[in-house]
Amino acid sequence: MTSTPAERREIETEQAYVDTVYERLDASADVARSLVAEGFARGHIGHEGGLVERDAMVFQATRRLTALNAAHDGLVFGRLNLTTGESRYIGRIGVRDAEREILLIDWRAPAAAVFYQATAQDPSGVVRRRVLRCSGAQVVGIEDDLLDADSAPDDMVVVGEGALLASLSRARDSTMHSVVATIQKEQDEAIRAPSRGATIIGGGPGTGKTVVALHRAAFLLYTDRRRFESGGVLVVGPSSVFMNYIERVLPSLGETSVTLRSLGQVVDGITSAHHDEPVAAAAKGSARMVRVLARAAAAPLAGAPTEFRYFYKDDVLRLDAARLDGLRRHLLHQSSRNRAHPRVPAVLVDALWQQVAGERALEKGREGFTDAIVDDPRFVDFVEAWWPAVDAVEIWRSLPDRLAEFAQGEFPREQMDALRASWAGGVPSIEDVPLIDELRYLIGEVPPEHDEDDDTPKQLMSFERREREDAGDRLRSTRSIDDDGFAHVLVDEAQDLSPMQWRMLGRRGRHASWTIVGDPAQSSWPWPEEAAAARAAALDGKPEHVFRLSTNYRNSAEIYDVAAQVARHAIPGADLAAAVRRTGEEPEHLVVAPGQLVGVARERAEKLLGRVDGTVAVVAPRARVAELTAELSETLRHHERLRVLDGLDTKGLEFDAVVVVDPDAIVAESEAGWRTFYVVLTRATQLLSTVGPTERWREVSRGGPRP
Ligand SMILES: Nc1ncnc2c1ncn2[C@@H]1O[C@H](COP(=O)(O)OP(=O)(O)OP(=O)(O)O)[C@@H](O)[C@H]1O
Repeated sequence: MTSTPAERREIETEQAYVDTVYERLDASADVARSLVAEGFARGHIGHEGGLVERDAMVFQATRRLTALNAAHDGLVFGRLNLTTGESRYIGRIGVRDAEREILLIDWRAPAAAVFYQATAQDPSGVVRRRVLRCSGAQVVGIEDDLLDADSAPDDMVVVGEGALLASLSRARDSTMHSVVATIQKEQDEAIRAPSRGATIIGGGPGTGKTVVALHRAAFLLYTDRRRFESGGVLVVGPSSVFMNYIERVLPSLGETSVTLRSLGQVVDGITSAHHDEPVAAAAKGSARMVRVLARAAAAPLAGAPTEFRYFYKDDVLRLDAARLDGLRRHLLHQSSRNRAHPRVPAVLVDALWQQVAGERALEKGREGFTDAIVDDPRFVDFVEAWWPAVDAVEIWRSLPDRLAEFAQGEFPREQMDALRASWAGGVPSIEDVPLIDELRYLIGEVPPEHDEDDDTPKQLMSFERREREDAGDRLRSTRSIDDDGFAHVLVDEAQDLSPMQWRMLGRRGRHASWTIVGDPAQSSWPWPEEAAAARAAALDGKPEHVFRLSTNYRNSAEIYDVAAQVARHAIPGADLAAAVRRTGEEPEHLVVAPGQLVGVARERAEKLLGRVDGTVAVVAPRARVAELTAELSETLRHHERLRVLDGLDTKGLEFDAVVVVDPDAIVAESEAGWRTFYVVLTRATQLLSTVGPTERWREVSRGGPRP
């Protein structure tokens, strides 16, 4: 890029300042490194205090070092010239000189807020706002906004075309980047909102909801580090692809303590990455599942004995099915299944003792009876079989066989069939994770394993045994539910959460503040009212503070025009954002014979790869993803920046160019097909191509009847 002599002179001046800041950063890193070394040396002092001191010292110094390293790239990105003549530099972290004078202000500090808030209409004392573009420690460009021309000194230089546009036109790579240098006013307001209650961030596609939410997490940690670091910040997004996409943003802002989980990973010990078919997914996500699972949690396990006979002295003691059922209800009335587990032997002994009538037995008394029975293998075996400690996953596994018994007509036949079929692989889907979590809370923690010194009878833990035999650790034990609470829960793409997923997150955020980010028009959940009720229950009356973002920074105006046209006709009430960037590239729409579809899609993808420097996606109906992946296998091998995905997996992502394969089939895929299609159309930053054997979607977007 060519630069003017004036710009070059300004760059030189800024470089000198930036160099000074880096020298101080390096000096701080040296101090942190020597503290780590000193800390380790203390470990050799030999007494316990030395080890504790070492741990604390090494921990703090390592953390500081990590933050300093993370802030290295693009450390200094902003400068404010104020009407007072003062100049302030803004950066990823705060840096002071040897005399403790401020060299660089952390972007999250109150003194930096004006960098984002000042406008030409309300300059708030700012004459010039300057964004420094850096490559590593090198200043490579400058973008200025003159906000108060009347107060500018005569020799003030103003260069560049505007930092925001320069940043929006960059090629996309596989990860999201921080936008700390170009956060816009309405975004800054949402980022800096107080942490009380629930902060709701809405807005159309590409308005920066995700990136704003992540900067907000960094802001919260800065303002109340003790609370949020010790309590934990949980960030939840739709898929692992999405989590990989956003995972670098917070570390690049110096924050590494945030827990990032996709919806399939929220429950410790379970990792799920695949969705169920839409019909099963809708049934599993529905609030009706709460009742189904409650019945499953309370029912006797399949194959549990229905009778117990015990011969004691001259008596035959008998617990028949009705009595056992009564005892089961009594135990479950008082606590959850697993919490009741240690009390089971005593309750059974009690019930049996009530039947003892023989003289010899009565002579020995209740204590004699208890001593005799609790170690008797017949009794121990019965207890183990009747009331084993049970893991939630084990109950989840048993559901398809007993679905009719537990569902009791909650679901129509089509959903029942789809539900049963969805268990076929034996591996939990993303939609299963909230069900397993619900069961964990219903049945309680798996009690600790038998301790030799403990005289309660040893219980069968069949699932745990099977688990240990499991080769992989995809399904580690889900036994502990103690550590689920967080201090802040941030939910992205919240419009897609099912009622069951809201319940799962609600359990993690009972005492938390929340940030909830979403756009209802992009929802793939078919019953929004049910989800809204579950969301309200998860928030449990916490006050809501609503922010709306209005500018689409992702799509070219040409691409967003097509998507917005679809939304206007197919998605009532869609919140349409204003796309500001024109590229002169109109999207192309191809209609081809069904037999040519895959070949043409490949050819378009290859063409687009040649036209953009960044990422390209081929988005297809679920049923065709494998076929297209095979067709493009050679191209995929040579181009890491090419991806083949289904519509749902594109949630939250963006690419420089997108080929949409068979749009009408994507629309027909589920009840929320139009909204998924809208998501797909709004993924491209520069070029969009649609290829299909039909074009009904275009007729609808021109105002034709919605099929
Ligand atoms: N202030 C900004 N400066 C530079 N780029 C920005 C800014 N705000 C948003 N962007 C960019 O716009 C794109 C869209 O942002 P983001 O993915 O956060 O939007 P979104 O509202 O979550 O989108 P969607 O709802 O469609 O998933 C990203 O590339 C992001 O970096």
